[in-house]
Amino acid sequence: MTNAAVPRYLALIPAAGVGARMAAGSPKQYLPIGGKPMLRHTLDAFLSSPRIAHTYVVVSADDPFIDSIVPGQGVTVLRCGGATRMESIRNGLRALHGSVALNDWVLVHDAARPGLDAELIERLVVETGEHPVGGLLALPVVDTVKRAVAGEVATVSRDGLWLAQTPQMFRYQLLCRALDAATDPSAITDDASAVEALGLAPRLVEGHPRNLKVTLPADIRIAELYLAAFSQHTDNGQNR
Ligand SMILES: Nc1ccn([C@@H]2O[C@H](COP(=O)(O)OP(=O)(O)OP(=O)(O)O)[C@@H](O)[C@H]2O)c(=O)n1
Ligand SMILES: C[C@](O)(CO)[C@H](O)COP(=O)(O)O
Repeated sequence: MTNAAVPRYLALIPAAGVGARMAAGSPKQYLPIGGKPMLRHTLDAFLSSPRIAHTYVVVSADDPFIDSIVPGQGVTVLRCGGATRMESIRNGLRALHGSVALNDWVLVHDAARPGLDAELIERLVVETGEHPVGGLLALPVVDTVKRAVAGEVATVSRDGLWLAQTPQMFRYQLLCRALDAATDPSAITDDASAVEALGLAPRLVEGHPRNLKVTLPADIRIAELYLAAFSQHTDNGQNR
């Protein structure tokens, strides 16, 4: 594998989860949001971005849903989901070995975050720029933070605290190195933490509350309200 003269921006969507916390009886990434499967919102966000050269979606080997929602072009399905989010991403990256450049940017984005749009993708790409490590969307903490342990409650300073979102974008080679170096996949809950474990500091780029992760049942309606409020077109089809 080699470096590209002009690195591409590639999307990698982990979509092999079971949605246990959603307790919907089927994987949450296929539940309807605003009349369209959640994962299709996420795929459409990347398909609508002129930056993204190609989108890869990682699903479980026996996923029975993906073929009915994946669009005809621009998306490749990788049936190599793993036991954890991190393993699904690591398997997906390994499946791309030989077909991407070492310095291609990989934007890893949760299928469970349907509120992403081309504007947030552009913000991440532009503000991360040529950062030597990479970057991720995140939101600064605005509430008071409590830690509750063994019946004790204590306030934790929120100074400098951010809530990580996705996409999280890193060069293909660095992301592979970081995930391969991870000794406990279950401890790596986002891609940036694997990179940080190498002693590197990614750029934090302000995201948006609409880019929430749909995790619990109440999040479905919240995501629908955000999507309706921030849709790309008004009733007369004009962009806002
Ligand atoms: N083994 C896994 C676990 C999660 N994911 C993906 O990682 C994203 C974020 O994970 P999460 O919100 O935790 O989804 P689930 O693991 O499905 O949810 P739960 O933890 O409630 O089971 C989701 O798009 C999910 O499909 C994945 O690709 N492979
Ligand atoms: C990657 C992530 O969305 C960043 O906040 C989050 O860590 C995913 O956690 P999950 O438990 O896999 O949903």
